[in-house]
Amino acid sequence: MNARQTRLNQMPEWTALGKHREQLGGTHLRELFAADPERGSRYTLQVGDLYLDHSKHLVTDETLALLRDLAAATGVAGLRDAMFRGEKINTTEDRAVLHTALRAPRDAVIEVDGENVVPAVHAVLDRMAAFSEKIRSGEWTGHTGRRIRNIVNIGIGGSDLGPAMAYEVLRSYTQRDLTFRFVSNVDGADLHEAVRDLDPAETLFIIASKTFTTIETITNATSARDWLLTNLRVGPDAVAKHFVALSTNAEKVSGFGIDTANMFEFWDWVGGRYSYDSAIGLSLMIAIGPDRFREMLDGFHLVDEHFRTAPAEANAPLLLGLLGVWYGAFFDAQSHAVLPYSHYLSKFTAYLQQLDMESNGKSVDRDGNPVDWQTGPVVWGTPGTNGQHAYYQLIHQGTKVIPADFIGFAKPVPSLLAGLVPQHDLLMANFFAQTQALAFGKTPEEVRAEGVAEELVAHKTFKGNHPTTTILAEELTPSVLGQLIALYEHKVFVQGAIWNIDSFDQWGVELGKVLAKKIEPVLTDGKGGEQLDSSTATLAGKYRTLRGR
Ligand SMILES: O=P(O)(O)OC[C@H]1O[C@H](O)[C@H](O)[C@@H](O)[C@@H]1O
Repeated sequence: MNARQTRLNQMPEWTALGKHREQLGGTHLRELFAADPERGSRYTLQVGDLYLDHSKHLVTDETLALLRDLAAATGVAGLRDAMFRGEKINTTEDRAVLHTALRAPRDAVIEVDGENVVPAVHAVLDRMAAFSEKIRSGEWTGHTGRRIRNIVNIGIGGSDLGPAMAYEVLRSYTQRDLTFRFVSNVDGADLHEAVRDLDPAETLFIIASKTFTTIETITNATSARDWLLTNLRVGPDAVAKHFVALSTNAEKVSGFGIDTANMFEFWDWVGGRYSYDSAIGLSLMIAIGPDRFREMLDGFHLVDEHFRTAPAEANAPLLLGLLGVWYGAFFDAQSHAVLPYSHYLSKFTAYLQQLDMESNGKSVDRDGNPVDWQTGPVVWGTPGTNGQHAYYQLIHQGTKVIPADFIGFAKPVPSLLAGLVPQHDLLMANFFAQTQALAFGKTPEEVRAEGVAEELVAHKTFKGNHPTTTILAEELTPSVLGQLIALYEHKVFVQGAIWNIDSFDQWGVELGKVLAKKIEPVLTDGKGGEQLDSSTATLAGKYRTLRGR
């Protein structure tokens, strides 16, 4: 990668945006809508099944043009093309960034170090499909000959959040006679609660770890193996029928005692947080079946192609990325809310937290220089209607600028209660009402006209002017999930490209891991406490006392 010649905030395109922001001042969305009766239909994009409305953003045609100028000046398209070509754009780890190859069609050619990686991707997908069918049909049996009915995925971070999220999203597509659990936390309570009602003879553990060195996962996997062998009263040869591994590290997998014949491979050019459409998705594939899994991959690919080829004015990930840059830099927005109006998306925002915050939570640029502009926001949110009765107060009337994404669907997922009460229209009426209230608010005059006592007018006034994106699709299908995830992946990419940071490393998680290794013997044996700072040493002592040591 060539070092960028001019720092971001010294580029003329950046300065132009700053001036434009001053001119925009406190212009209200009410004014922008009044000035352009077509705004609500003009500021929209259709990408695959996703309809995006960005009309309720604090932008004009000029803002969008200036933002696109910034994207051009910062070389977003060039970096995008380098990513798709398999160049090593993750410079601090000297790796290609090719999650897009995981959903490329069979006949695509994508080379890393001169080798086409697509055949290997499809070979693993085919093996996953054959294995999934064996579990789904009951052909694969446990050590005692009983059919597998429980699947427990053990992994953390990218080896947990993706499959756990997607399993929830696509729950209505899952095979009902199988039980799925996802264990991540090194707190033994997580595994304990996951297995306490399971019969080990019918349980398959999927150990998901890119590196196969992650202490939480290896610890949980070891406990799971002990639980299985102890409860089945069998020897280690039972492991082969009850444990499979998803990893890039065959040596460590076989060191753990899992036959590499039961390992599903992926590669170092797949980042952990970009991996659930790789072998890491095995639990999901077992749950929804290979055909649905492939539909999901096609959804990813559709948005990959859109991102790669759509012109800047119609490029959805580019637009969403630019809007985030705009609010971070020129409105001092610190956070970004993702508010799905679908219960199935209950883990969606947690998934996006890793995708976005681990990718763009950086404070040095690609050349190691400190940045003096905002990088990735705090991403947060839960399903919308629940949030309305909890934290939406702060979004409506607090002092912070919180851009938000609202995600909703026209058709409900089939329900046992369908047709009894029109619940879905009520859900979606809330969805539309919230973005309307956030954008347009309620003026003091409107409040007074309702006869509200003067001393309460200020309290009942809604300033409005809170920016939102609305993403609407017909139905939450596997393909639509793939489309949504790819949309956010590429949005994060665009922002990292503009901010000139490496969105694909995660050095910030290392220090805590190293320190935990040093602290553990202090807690267990009381040794080495003198090397700790006085706060941590006192806390460790307090812990030991409470623990009765
Ligand atoms: O899949 P693994 O190698 O076990 O890694 C699991 C997770 O832990 C790491 O510490 C990283 O922060 C994550 O990016 C990764 O997804």
